[in-house]
Amino acid sequence: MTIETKQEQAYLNYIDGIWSPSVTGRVTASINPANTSEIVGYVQDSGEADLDLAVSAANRAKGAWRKLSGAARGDYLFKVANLLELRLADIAETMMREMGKTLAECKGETARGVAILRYYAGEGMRKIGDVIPSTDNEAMMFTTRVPLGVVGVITPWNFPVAIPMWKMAPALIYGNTVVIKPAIETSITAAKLLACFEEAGLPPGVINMVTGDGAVIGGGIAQHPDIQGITFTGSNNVGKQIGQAALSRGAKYQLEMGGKNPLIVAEDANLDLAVEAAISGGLKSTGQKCTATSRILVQASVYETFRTKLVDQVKRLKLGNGNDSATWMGPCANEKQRDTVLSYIDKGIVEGANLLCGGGIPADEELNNGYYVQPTVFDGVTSNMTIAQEEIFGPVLALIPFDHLEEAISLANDVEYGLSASIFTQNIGNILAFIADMDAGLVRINAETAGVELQAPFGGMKQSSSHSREQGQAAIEFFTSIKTVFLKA
Ligand SMILES: NC(=O)C1=CN([C@@H]2O[C@H](COP(=O)(O)OP(=O)(O)OC[C@H]3O[C@@H](n4cnc5c(N)ncnc54)[C@H](O)[C@@H]3O)[C@@H](O)[C@H]2O)C=CC1
Ligand SMILES: O=C(O)CCC(=O)C(=O)O
Repeated sequence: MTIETKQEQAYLNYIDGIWSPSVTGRVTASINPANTSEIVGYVQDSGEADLDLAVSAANRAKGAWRKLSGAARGDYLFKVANLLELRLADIAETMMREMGKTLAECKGETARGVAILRYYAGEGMRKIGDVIPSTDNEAMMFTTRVPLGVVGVITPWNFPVAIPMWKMAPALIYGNTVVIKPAIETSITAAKLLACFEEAGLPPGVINMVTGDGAVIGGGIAQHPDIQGITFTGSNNVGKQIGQAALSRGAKYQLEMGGKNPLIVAEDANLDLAVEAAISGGLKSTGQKCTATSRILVQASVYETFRTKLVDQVKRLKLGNGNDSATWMGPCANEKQRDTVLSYIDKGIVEGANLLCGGGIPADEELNNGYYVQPTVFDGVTSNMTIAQEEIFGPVLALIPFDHLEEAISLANDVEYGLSASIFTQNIGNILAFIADMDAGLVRINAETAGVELQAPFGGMKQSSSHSREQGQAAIEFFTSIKTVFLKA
């Protein structure tokens, strides 16, 4: 929604150390998806000229920033972490109002942002190269690493603190300057993050934020000749466009996209724990995680017991505004997402899946004003159905029975994605087969499919990513180039 309003009511872009209105003069309302009559605030609906200003600032700042020691850059990140920690309550509340997940989840995610910053602050003191023996015994040969230059960061709305942080913190610690374009839905949360960087005293131009339309500002980042690296999380369609634009001009890119993550429940599993993991992994954050459980493959001998337990518990989940401590699940983050989820539910019914619970907009009057969808479980699902193949990004679970583990792994792999996968079993043979044969970047045993740890590499196989990894020390591979040095007196 584009609304004419006074600039002083709006959150501004952050360019070259200054908070500035867009040259377009336009702003966009950020709406609370739990109560669509509540406007959280306004953000800049920027144009290409704003992006150019931000990229120029980042370009001017990159020389001095890369010359600082890693420890000095780390000191800035420690300061940002402390400020984010101080503001955790306000930032978590803003996140909740912008995208709808529960306050507890928003607080947890903001705390994760603090931990990510501290982790990468420490990276400034760690090794960045190796000594390699030269065939010339009078020479020394070693590798070092250099930053890419200006990095464009394009982020989605589902993790408005964690994803920007796990991209910006490594970009900065390894000596790059940053231009971020957050999802429009969560741009006020992003502005509050940028304020922490500002107050930590980062030099002007080192970090810049331009908010606005995805195609205009995100597309502009992908095509900008002065941006050397682009890191993106979001949909497959957009990711592929960014990859192609970057490739055509020789820029480096990193894409984290969708998932269609399976949870396998073997007959020897602890069924109560598996049900808990299915609900938490599939429905927390209203299923809006790329790591969310979407397909549940259950061994035939325990299928009916598992299904009864699952449906019984899903029916009891409480929907509501994230600010109510009784709420277990909030709304979808925006209208388009709600409509996408509903259209997948319709497809499931039309293609012959059996709706066990949920299936539409809740009737409760107090939920009328938000983008709510009931938590939904289907069975009678076959692998060729749309709801078993495409990423839904909503609170929808599909149950599929299997007879043997081999069949389960084959069904689990029968999608174009390969991000995350889980198995519940006590059998070591099952576990080893799953680790060996599951095509996923993240395999988890007796744990839910969602929930990544910031110190470990994260990324997918097949269509889920550009085959690179984010987070942990793996981040250095994207945010730097290796320079091999041959040195002789
Ligand atoms: N992997 C993940 O974590 C996420 C996956 N998704 C998937 O994407 C679907 C659609 O959600 P959207 O918010 O519409 O995702 P999206 O891919 O359109 O948005 C992600 C980011 O890309 C930007 N963007 C949009 N169009 C662009 C373009 N042409 N060039 C460059 N940047 C662009 C957006 O403004 C946002 O910052 C979801 O239903 C879900 O399946 C969405 C968000 C996160
Ligand atoms: O499961 C998580 O904690 C991370 C999920 C994620 O990266 C995403 O949904 O984009």
